[in-house]
Amino acid sequence: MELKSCSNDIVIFFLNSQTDIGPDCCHAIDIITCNYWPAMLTSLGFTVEEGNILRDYYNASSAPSLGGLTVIYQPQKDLGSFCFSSTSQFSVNKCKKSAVSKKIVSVMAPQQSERRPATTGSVKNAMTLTEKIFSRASEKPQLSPGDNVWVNVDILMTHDVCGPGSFGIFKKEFGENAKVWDREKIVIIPDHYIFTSDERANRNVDILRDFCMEQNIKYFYDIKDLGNFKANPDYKGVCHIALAQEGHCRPGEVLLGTDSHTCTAGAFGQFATGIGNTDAGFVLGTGKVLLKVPPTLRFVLDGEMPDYLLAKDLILQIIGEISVAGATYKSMEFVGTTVERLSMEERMTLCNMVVEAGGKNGVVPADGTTFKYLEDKTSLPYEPVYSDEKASFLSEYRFDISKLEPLVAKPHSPDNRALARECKDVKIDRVYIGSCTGGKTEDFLAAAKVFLASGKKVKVPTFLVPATQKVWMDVYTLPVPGSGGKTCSQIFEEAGCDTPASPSCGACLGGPKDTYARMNEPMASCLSLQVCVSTTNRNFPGRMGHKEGQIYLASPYTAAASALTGYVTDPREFLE
Ligand SMILES: CC(C)[C@H](C(=O)O)[C@@H](O)C(=O)O
Repeated sequence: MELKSCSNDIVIFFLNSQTDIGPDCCHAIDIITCNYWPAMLTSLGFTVEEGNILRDYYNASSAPSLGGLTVIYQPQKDLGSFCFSSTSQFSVNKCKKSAVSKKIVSVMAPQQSERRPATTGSVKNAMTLTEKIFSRASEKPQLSPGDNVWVNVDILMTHDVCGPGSFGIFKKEFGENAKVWDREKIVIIPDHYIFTSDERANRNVDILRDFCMEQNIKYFYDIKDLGNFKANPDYKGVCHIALAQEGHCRPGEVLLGTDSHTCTAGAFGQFATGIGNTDAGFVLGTGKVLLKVPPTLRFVLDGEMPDYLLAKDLILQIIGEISVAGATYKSMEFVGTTVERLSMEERMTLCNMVVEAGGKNGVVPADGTTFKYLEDKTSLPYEPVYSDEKASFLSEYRFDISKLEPLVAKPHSPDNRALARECKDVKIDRVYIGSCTGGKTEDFLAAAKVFLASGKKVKVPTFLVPATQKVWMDVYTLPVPGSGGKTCSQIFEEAGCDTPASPSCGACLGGPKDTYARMNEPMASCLSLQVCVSTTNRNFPGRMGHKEGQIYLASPYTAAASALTGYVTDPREFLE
């Protein structure tokens, strides 16, 4: 978070890309409605003035449409560096000005009308895939990057961290007895802080349940028995993976979620992005949101992908190339022969991390792989759209993937790219395989492949957190190719890994102190250090718990190879 300007006695916070706000555990999501922000700001000497929000944004470049104002606060003392809880650390520049409040500008959405068919037949100018989705969802046949349009939302997802805040906004703005715009288009997925005795975390799940009962929400993936997740057949786990597995991701549609990794669903050729609680409250009531059309960057990935690489290496390569701010408020479209050969889960990994480059959304054009995946998941009709041949892209990046080597992102930024082999002297004290980025079925199959090939035991504690209940089942039932029928779970046990844990976001973002595999203390194997190789998406200070923890982001191949040696390790040591 950066104090950007101090003029006219008004203090304006612009919430910039992940570079500025990355170390925070919740990004720029709705700084006033998120439970912990007001308290944190108050402790800094601000008077939090409710009603002063015009709108919350993920980053500054998305703000100008409504006057550029994100949030206004009155500072009562100088601001210096400060530390916010054990999971965040960032600084705020100093500002001494006193402040006055600014009038609220109310923004009304136009009346909702029937969805119209695609406009792709009648367009005058060529458009990108993302522009076409905006065009259809806004019922405007022609639009360009930078236009602000009211978009009809197909699916709104929220979870235990942001649901309660979003419901609060909804009730405040639409009334205590208001009904949501469409009970079948709202998907509510407890997944973040589930297996914990933290009362506030538990209460959040109760709030989700109460709201879903009251509103008769069709898709609520509830958990009541925390002692045994299998006793909760409705419970899924990590929202982004559950959305795909339960058939909520469909080409050509608009999917919003109160989570920055909602961009994962772009793998289905749809527009998917994270929004704040204020926007979500508004969507709950209207089914609409005001969005600026992003310009598109095109990433052409060509070449045969070597069999020691995974999609995680591809996205680490791209973020390393363009930096954590390189795609701020841009759409990232992935094409090329390498992408065409990726499975749906691998495409999800690719799109999942676009937000780590500041991307508004990531998208892979739908094809036979997409349609096949969807066959048994949805019966709803969908209409894929594709970039026109003459569409204009802000930039095009080309990569020859056949030459790429296994990568890691070193602490403390996802763009701190290095070759895995360059880090071979980095001693580690644990490995974590899990999350929306690296806790899918294929991620565990990949890790099992390395353990199987080595025939050895892990040298450091190795934590496995399946993303969803379905992934957990796969880990226990699917035979690993080339293993003579062994399951991942058997191979993990033989290799000495920890038993796969209950599905959830787990320690990817730290969580309450009793979260499984959270980085609380150094492990016995490496007493003075806390160094983790992780298949997750963020390695900011404190991200997985302890603020001194060092996180190396890596593919499941690299994570498994590192577990076997106790050092950051190139998986070719075991796979070739
Ligand atoms: C808690 C949630 C708001 C957050 C996000 O939006 O990304 C989390 O999922 C994360 O990965 O940091």
